[in-house]
Amino acid sequence: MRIDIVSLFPEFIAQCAGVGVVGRAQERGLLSTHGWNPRDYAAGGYRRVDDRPFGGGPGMVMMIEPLQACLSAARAADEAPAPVIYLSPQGRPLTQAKVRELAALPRLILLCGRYEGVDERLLAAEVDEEISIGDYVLSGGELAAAVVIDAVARLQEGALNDAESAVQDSFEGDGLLDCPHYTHPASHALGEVPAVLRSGDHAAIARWRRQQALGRTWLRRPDLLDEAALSKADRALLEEFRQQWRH
Ligand SMILES: c1cc(-c2cnc[nH]2)ccn1
Repeated sequence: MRIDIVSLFPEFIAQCAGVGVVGRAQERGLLSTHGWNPRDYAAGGYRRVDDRPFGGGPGMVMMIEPLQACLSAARAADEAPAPVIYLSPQGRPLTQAKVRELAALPRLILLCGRYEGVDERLLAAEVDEEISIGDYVLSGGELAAAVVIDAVARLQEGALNDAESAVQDSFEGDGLLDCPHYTHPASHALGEVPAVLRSGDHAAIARWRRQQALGRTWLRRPDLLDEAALSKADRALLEEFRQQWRH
C-alpha cells in the first residue's frame, strides 16, 4: 500500500511512520509513505501558502493554488488511483470499519490542513472524503494523518507479529461543525467567495457563519445536533437553512 501525505510538516509524518508497527511494515515492504510540502509549490519569493480570511476573524486560511499544484504532483508520482482524504473536525468520524475499507485500497492521498483551515473551493474540487479522528481541534491534520496511517498499517498482511485486534474508541461529541472558510482570491475558476463574507456587515457575517455551522451539522452529523443546546435563534436559523436546502 502507498500513502502520499500533503503537509507543511512532512518531516513530522516521516518521524511517525518510521517507528513501531508502521516502520516495520515499511521495512517489510508492506507499506510506503511519501511526504509532499505545498510550500514547495507556492509562487513568489515568500512562497505564500496562506492568507487572511474573507469576512474577518482570527487566523489564516490555506490558499487554493499551492495545494492544487502539490496534489497534482503527488497524484502523478504513481499510476495507482487514490482517494484524496482531508483530515478535519468537519469530517466523518473514523471508525474501524472505515479503516478496514481504507486498508484494502492500493493507495491513499492524505491532505493535512493548518491554521483556520483550507479554502472551501479547494476542498470542494479536490477532496473525495473528509475524515475526523474525533470531535476536538488539533493544530493541524498531521496527527490525524498519523492515526490513519497507523490504523491501516496494522491491517496490512504481515504487519503485526501477533494476532492483536484493533479496538475502536468512542468519543464524546458535542458542539457544532465548523462553517466553510474562504481566502484570496475572491474570484477563482473554482468559484466565488460568498458575497456576505465580503460585505463588511459583521452581524450578517456572524449570522451566515452560525447558520452554515448549524446546517452542516444537520447534514453531516445530526447526532451532534441532538447533543447541542440550541437557542431559539439557532432553531430559526436552522429551519431557514433546511427550507433553502429542500428547494
Ligand atoms: C482530524 C483533524 C483535526 C484537525 C485538523 N486541524 C485541526 N484539527 C481534528 C480532528 N480530526
